[in-house]
Amino acid sequence: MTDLIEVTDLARTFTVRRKAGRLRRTTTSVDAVRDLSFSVAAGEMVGYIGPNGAGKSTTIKMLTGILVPSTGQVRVAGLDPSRRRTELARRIGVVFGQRTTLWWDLPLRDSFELLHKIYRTEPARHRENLAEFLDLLDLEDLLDTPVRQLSLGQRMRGDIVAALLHDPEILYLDEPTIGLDVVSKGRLREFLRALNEHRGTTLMLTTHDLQDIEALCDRVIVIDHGTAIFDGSLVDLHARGGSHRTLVVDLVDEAAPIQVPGAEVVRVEGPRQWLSFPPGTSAAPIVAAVAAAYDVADLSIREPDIEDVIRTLYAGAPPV
Ligand SMILES: Nc1ncnc2c1ncn2[C@@H]1O[C@H](COP(=O)(O)OP(=O)(O)OP(=O)(O)O)[C@@H](O)[C@H]1O
Repeated sequence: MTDLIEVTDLARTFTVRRKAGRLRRTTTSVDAVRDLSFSVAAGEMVGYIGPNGAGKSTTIKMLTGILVPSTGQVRVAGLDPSRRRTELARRIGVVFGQRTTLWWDLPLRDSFELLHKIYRTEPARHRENLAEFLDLLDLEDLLDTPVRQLSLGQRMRGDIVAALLHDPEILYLDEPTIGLDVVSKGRLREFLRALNEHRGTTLMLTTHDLQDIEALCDRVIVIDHGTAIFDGSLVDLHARGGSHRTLVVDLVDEAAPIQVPGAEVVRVEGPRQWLSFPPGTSAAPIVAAVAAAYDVADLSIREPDIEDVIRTLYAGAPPV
């Protein structure tokens, strides 16, 4: 597989001037991104996540050519983004959940036609793409509606069509499901999965909704304080987070906290108790010990969810 995105020792510093008293100003510098290296192969679906202010937007802006790096190198589709921005624009699509790239007062149809003119997509290809995406995203009946009258979910689907009409190899999505209801989120994720599968489009997704990541991404890059603290598969992320699994025990009667080797009670609510045990250990002997010593009505095992894992990571894992 070829690398479509290559980032090497990337850094971006901002100089911030602040008022310090009536006349004085101090200058400080913020390392928004530092020592960042990763590459993304064609056809990958990568989640790019991190807490607020971690440097995600700054990275995406450098990848799309909006910002020039302070040091280090970026190549996207073989191009230096900030120097070849116009050329690169034909190869990438960008979707922002929080703002639209469509023309607010124009009907969707006109926005799509304008994009056709801007990108000079071959007319037959444009028609083909438009028909397919409108059908898949169920937008045909809304073509004559001005963008400002669309619901958030409809507008988002319109933005996605707009970002894809020129056949980009890479699609960057910044919080694509923000504010959407569960059904709309599900449909959008399904569409993106199919896009990747059928067209091989490379997806790079920035989101605070970790269910987007679980539904779409095989790989996750976690960034904190401007640098990657994790880069690997979702499975490895769970292992790295070191999150404990939980055995939920419903006793027949309320009892003092259960005492068995290898597990520790972390919560008690009436006859229900939660026992935490470390990753990598088998639940079987713990279940057997509980069942042998207590009257058990029911048992279940809860895997750590990705939120727990990420919380552990943000709380201070050393950089990879
Ligand atoms: N133009 C700018 N001038 C000064 N500082 C900036 C600028 N843009 C970003 N920063 C700072 O750089 C750091 C990284 O910001 P960035 O927007 O990349 O984070 P983020 O991970 O996208 O955050 P969020 O999840 O909140 O969108 C922050 O400390 C931010 O205040």
